[in-house]
Amino acid sequence: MKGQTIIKNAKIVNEGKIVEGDILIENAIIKEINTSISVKSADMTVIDAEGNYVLPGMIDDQVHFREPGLTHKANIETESKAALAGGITSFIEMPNTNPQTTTVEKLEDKFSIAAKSSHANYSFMFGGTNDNLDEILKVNPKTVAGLKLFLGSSTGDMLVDDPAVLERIFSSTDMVISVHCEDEATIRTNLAKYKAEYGDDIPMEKHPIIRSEEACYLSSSKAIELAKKTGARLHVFHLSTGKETNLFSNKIPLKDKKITAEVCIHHLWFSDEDYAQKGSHIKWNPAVKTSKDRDQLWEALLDDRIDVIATDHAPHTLEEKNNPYTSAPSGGPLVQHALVALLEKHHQGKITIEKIVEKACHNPAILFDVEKRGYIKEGYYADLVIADLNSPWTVNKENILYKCGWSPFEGNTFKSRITHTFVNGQLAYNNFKVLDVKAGQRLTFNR
Ligand SMILES: O=C1C[C@@H](C(=O)O)NC(=O)N1
Repeated sequence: MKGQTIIKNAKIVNEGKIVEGDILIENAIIKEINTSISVKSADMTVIDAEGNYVLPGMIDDQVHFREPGLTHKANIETESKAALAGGITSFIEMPNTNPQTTTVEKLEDKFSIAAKSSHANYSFMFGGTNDNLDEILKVNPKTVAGLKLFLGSSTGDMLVDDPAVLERIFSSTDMVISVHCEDEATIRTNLAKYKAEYGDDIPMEKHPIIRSEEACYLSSSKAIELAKKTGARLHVFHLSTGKETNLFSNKIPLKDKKITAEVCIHHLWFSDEDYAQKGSHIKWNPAVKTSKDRDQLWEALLDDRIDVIATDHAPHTLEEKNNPYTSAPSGGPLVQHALVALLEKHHQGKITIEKIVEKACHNPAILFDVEKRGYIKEGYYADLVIADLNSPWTVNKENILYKCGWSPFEGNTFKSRITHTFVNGQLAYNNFKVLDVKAGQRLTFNR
């Protein structure tokens, strides 16, 4: 769909306001936003959004799309399509692929794969290890979203556990350092205890006790301490405990913060009460914790100690997930259902749509200095999502788009659906159908 498109009669959600009006898209860009824009030529595509909301496309700052090397679980093409169906128009993908994204050459390889196959806009995190400081220093921070460090082990064997190396990395890179925080020694001690009791078939309910609150708090505290000492720009991924939320401030505007935090959909939705029914399908690292933790995460999100909502979309096959505890990998697919899950929380009175847009669209753009995305503004890229808040649908095997073919939300009915997703001005998703336009572009940064 080249040329001009008008979205008419929309409730436009942007920068804390909802305004009724029309949006004119010309090629990739939002040309005009006005109360009423007239259709001047028969060539214009007109979409009537009467009664529906138009949001900026979500920018998901943490996904695992498994390419290269783990493509039996997922690939950039399949998961970027699922992302569009969920209203995510830009993603930042993680380095724990095979090979890992730990050299500049491997990073360039990933950019080439995405250029050929991504349906959504993309960038990557470079991966740090105990011995790749020379490669980290070769990365031009203007060209990539940031640096990812696993300070607790998870899928992909990328633990960075040498304190001297960590201090060197924190002191020497200008990239946003995004960290997975779980204290490895604490996890190992707890795991050994439960293995002695149960062998490999540890009950899933023990996951948040093994990957405990203390493991998270200790690791997050240490990372923050190091960032304060070195002046590094730190972003703590996927907070899962109430205790950690107290490590973050809401007294500074996001653009001036040196230490920021993210929360993920699964930690906002599930609690330890769900392990009995969902088992390994809600096994994530960090673990889903108690309902009290979940409440405290919501509180910190709404009072701005937590800056960003993401998915940590991390698909594994059902066969892998159905293994006993010690060999069932952590992670699950989420990009297709994140926004409708948040809109469900809006229906429940938990969060306003304006706040969803702030945390899932505006703030990732501010935090990573993403150029001309994350807002509905004239001159910005037309990455737009139309959401019908009163059109219930149920997640099932037939409508799941993930390559792994399952979802922790299976059987769940959501009141809202995404009806249209535009990427760079092109209609790329329309009512349960991903269109074959492949309009994704490489994200650029204002740095
Ligand atoms: O940190 C991570 C990694 C992810 C994966 O499977 O890649 N799965 C998780 O649960 N947490």
